[in-house]
Amino acid sequence: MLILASASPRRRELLDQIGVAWRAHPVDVEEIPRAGESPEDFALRMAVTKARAAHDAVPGHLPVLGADTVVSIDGDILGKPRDREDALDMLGRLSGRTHTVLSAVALLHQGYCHQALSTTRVCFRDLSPDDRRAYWASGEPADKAGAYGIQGLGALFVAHIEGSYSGVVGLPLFETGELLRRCGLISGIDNQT
Ligand SMILES: Cc1cn([C@H]2C[C@H](O)[C@@H](COP(=O)(O)OP(=O)(O)OP(=O)(O)O)O2)c(=O)[nH]c1=O
Repeated sequence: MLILASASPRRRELLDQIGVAWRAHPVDVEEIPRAGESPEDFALRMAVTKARAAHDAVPGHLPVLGADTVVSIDGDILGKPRDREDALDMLGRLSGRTHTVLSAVALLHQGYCHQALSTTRVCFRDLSPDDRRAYWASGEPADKAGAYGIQGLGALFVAHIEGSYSGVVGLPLFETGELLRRCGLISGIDNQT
């Protein structure tokens, strides 16, 4: 059993997929990049901050897992869209181009903070203004980094990816499994925390 410092239904489903038992403790942290902070450093810092916040809030000695996913293009960080205009603008930037999705994981266990980062290149087809407006109207982009979900209708925009599908969805399962294995919390596929 571990504490999942997350409100994301995707992260819960992904942990279920690898048979890891979890108890959710969502935390509210300020997700603002520092001046000059790289997308990689920002995603890792957020994953660690979420894990620490849940650790501080939950008594006991269970391991705590935090994660963060950001989209990066031209060196800029795209988090969740603020509103419709922001989402349409993000989708416009991603249209017909390849961007990077960074998914960071932090595992607090026995006083140590173990971290991992997954980097995935995602290639989008061209999106017309009508595509973008209709996609926003579907409701899917609102709570997702880069204003799309590869696991939903957003799949229709993704020509190919190079990297981790689960990382794009929000929790890179290979990297997460390696952290859990290194801490002795799972062993192979016959796992259970
Ligand atoms: C790119 C992409 C992101 N996302 C989601 C994953 C994350 O939930 C979200 C990025 O926001 P995050 O800040 O990483 O996570 P969150 O606020 O949803 O959840 P919590 O902080 O409580 O753990 O975008 C998808 O679901 N599909 C995608 O294809």
